[in-house]
Amino acid sequence: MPPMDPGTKYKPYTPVDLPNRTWPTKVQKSSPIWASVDLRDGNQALINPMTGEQKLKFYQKLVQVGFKEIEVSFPSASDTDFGFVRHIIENNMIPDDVWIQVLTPAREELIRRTFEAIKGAKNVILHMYNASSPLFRNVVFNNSQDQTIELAVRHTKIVRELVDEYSKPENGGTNFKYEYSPETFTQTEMDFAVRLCEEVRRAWGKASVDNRIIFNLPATVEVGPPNHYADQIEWFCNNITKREEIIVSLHPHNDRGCAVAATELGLLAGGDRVEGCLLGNGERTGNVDIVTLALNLFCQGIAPGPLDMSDIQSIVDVVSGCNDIPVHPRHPYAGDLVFTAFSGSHQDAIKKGFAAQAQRIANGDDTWEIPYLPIDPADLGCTYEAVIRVNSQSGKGGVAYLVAQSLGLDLPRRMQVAFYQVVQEVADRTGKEMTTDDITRIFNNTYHLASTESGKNEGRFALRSYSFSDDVAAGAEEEDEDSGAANGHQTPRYRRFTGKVVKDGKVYELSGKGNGALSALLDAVESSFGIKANVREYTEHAIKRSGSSSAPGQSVGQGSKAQAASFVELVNVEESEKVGTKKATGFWGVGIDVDITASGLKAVLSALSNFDQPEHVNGSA
Ligand SMILES: CC(=O)SCCNC(=O)CCNC(=O)[C@H](O)C(C)(C)COP(=O)(O)OP(=O)(O)OC[C@H]1O[C@@H](n2cnc3c(N)ncnc32)[C@H](O)[C@@H]1OP(=O)(O)O
Ligand SMILES: CC(C)C(=O)C(=O)O
Repeated sequence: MPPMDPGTKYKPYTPVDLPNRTWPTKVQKSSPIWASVDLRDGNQALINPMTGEQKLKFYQKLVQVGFKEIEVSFPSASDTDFGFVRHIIENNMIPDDVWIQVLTPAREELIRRTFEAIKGAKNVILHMYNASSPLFRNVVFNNSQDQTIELAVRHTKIVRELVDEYSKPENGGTNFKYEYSPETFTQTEMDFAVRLCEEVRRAWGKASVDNRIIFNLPATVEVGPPNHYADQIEWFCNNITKREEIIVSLHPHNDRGCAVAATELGLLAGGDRVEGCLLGNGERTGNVDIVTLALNLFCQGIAPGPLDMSDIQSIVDVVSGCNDIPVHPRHPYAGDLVFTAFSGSHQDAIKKGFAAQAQRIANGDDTWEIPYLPIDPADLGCTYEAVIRVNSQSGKGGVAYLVAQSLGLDLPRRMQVAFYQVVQEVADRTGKEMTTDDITRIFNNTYHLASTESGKNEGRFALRSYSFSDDVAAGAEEEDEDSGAANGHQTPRYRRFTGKVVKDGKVYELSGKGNGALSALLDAVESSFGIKANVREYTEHAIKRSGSSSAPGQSVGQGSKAQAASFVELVNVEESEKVGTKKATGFWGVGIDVDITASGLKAVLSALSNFDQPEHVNGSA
């Protein structure tokens, strides 16, 4: 196959001569005026345009999200569109501070029909368009530049007359703003676009600083890079007169996939207002996505004006339900996977980031700085549950994170490695994601944790009862049934463990002594079963119960019901003697109990259940 060669088929864009462009060094400091065109540009691009009911649901969501300018319809297009506008007006469904916007072509009968639709509304943006580029002038309208201006001017005057009429109290007393779009602006000669708008403004004759005319400059089809759009906007702003009487509105489409970038640069270049759709629905590749724009601002520390995206899922539900178009799982901010890391190094960094964040918050600094997460999912009403998900690409950090989230356990580092190998084996074998439930189940099975009361998930070894006494001198034993309480009067040399331990389903009475509780139990195990094990690592902590909605690591279990978790790593004494304790194979166990001593003993027996050594039984059942 020959390499793709466009030859002379496609024309490149014409750069704007703007040597002193200022937008590249500017920084966006405030929110633009937002206008939703979901119910018009979005709607006209759907396979099945929205029903009246769907439009209403969508409209209510737009109002709830905070839009103050909503293009509700192309009223002359259909009875549904016309009827929808009448419905929201007649049922007082337009808040006083919301401007409904209606679109009409520059055709008299359609303009008149549009005015009939808005009669009685409090605030209306009347939006008229006609295409201005050479392609449209030549192919669609068969118009010269002057004829294109004449068309716009003549119909603007019709709009003005009707505005005068419908502003009268007896005809509804509507407040009007006029919006004019030179459709295909980005493909129009720049000087002609400015001339056209100047003439439209003159024909309108009502623009003032207090009631600015809106010039909406659409990238009807995105045919150039974002910097080109920015240059066009800056050039327009520099060359149009009476700039203070104009709202420069941006209306980018996404054919090259750069609509968000083009809008952001267009705002730096002088744009005051943005028209777009929630989640980027719209003709072909869509209109610019206002969710992404608003949240891009938000996570630069700039409030996105009146828009509130703090319940992103409800936006996704309404938009995808009414448009009947799913939201891509990787859609910025809104997709199912956008807060999720599967890969090990990402998970490790996120886990460390959450720990550092908890520390920062404790020190009174709430700056959000978590690796790989540009925004706090909680700010969008999401939980942290999906942040780390495990599959065969994951590492110990991610697995440990999920164990911490679901069970409140902070696994010691080397235990993380050991348990990760167990999970990785299953993930590799099945080729599937390991859910939190899967990992919790594997953890409970591996360390024999769940349902110990019923004995259901017990390992080979389990604790039934125990007591400790202190051996003050060889042969002189004072029983202290108060489970390990220190004698207080004499310095003990040993602690003696006495208790009932289950091994392979049978209960044995065991006794042994050691420097501490764990070594006393191990001594008892050795004398009863011949298993020689030493503790290589022991850690314990109060159990954290974060809950899925609070940031990981932020709340710690407290109070009388707090439990202790103990983690024990045992090594085989004989192997240690041969290869050294450091190199010997480790066997991990976990114990959980309200009593710290009991949790340690349980952890030893949990580890012994995984222990790999020939054994014999000396004890009596
Ligand atoms: C870029 C945009 O998104 S613009 C918005 C586009 N949205 C829509 O078109 C959705 C709603 N549209 C409709 O329901 C219909 O197209 C209507 C009701 C507006 C018009 O329908 P029809 O009268 O059947 O005309 P139709 O759409 O086939 O043709 C367009 C005609 O309008 C002319 N026209 C197109 N745009 C405009 C305009 N902005 N101003 C004036 N005339 C226009 C065309 O040149 C063509 O004229 P011709 O018949 O003399 O060749
Ligand atoms: C009507 C205009 C603004 C339009 O939708 C476009 O050019 O994309």
